[in-house]
This record gives sequence, structure tokens and C-alpha cells, in this order.
Amino acid sequence: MPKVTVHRKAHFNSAHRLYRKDWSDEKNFEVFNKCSNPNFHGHNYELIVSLTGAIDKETGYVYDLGILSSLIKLHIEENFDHKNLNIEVEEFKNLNPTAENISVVIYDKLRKHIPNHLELEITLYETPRNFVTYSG
Ligand SMILES: Nc1nc2c(c(=O)[nH]1)N=C([C@H](O)[C@H](O)COP(=O)(O)OP(=O)(O)OP(=O)(O)O)CN2
Ligand SMILES: [Zn+2]
Repeated sequence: MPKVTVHRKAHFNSAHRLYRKDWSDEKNFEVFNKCSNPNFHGHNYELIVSLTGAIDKETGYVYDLGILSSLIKLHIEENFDHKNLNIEVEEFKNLNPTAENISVVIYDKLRKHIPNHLELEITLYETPRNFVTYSG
């Protein structure tokens, strides 16, 4: 049975600040540099959600990309788009919103809505040149 991967792209624009509350501004600047600016900065995040599995004999689908698009809109875009991640998104109130941590949060939010037999991979571009992947 061949396994095929389907991908859906999405995007959201968010502000964030990389820092630790228990460090001084100086120490945060030493480690996170300009990304620790106390006044925040923003990114146009590009997200790719990938599902791998067998092709369903009846539908010819691995998974309906229309349903995947709706899941991403409901669970990711509505929570993250045009938000300050540190202040407005519960998951990052005590978690540094690095691309690594954001991709794990996205994975955890989507995993529970995706059938168990499908593998899920998150690819998150923070800038056109900085991106991370996470697959659980
Ligand atoms: N491992 C990680 N490193 C960095 C992260 C991250 O999430 N994980 N994030 C940042 C900052 O958010 C920063 O804002 C990224 O912007 P920048 O350094 O300007 O990235 P560019 O790709 O635009 O930079 P160029 O060097 O001009 O290509 C930093 N590191
Ligand atoms: Zn940043």
C-alpha cells in the first residue's frame, strides 16, 4: 500500500518577544539579541501542515485538504493571527515563543483532530530563511 504525503499551506502574522522572565534585560539581550526587544517585533509566519498515510480506496484521498484547511483556520489562525503571542496566546504566557516552541504547540493543537493512522508533520517558517520542522 503506497504512502503519500499531502500538504496544506497557511499563514499568520504575529508579534512576539524572545526572553525569559527570570533573566535581566541585559542577559536576555546577550542570549536573544534584537529578538528580546521589550517592545516586541513581528513575523509573517508561513505554516505547512503535512499528513502522511495510505490513499483511501473509495475517495482517492489521504485526507480531505478542505477539512485540513478548516482545522488550521479554527485551531491555529484564529488563535495566532494578528495576536501578540506572549500576551494573548495562553500557551506562550510561560513558554518562550521561539519557532521551535510554536511548532510543538501547533502540532499538539492539531494532533487531536487528525485520525491516528495519519502521520503529522509541522513545518514553520518564521522568516523566509529561518524554519523548523516537528513531527512529534
Ligand atoms: N533557533 C531559533 N533561533 C532564532 C529564533 C527561533 O525561533 N529559533 N528566532 C529568532 C527571532 O525571532 C528573530 O526575530 C528572527 O529574525 P532575524 O534574525 O532577523 O531573521 P532573518 O532570517 O530575517 O535574518 P537574516 O540574518 O537577515 O537572514 C532568532 N533566532
Ligand atoms: Zn522574532
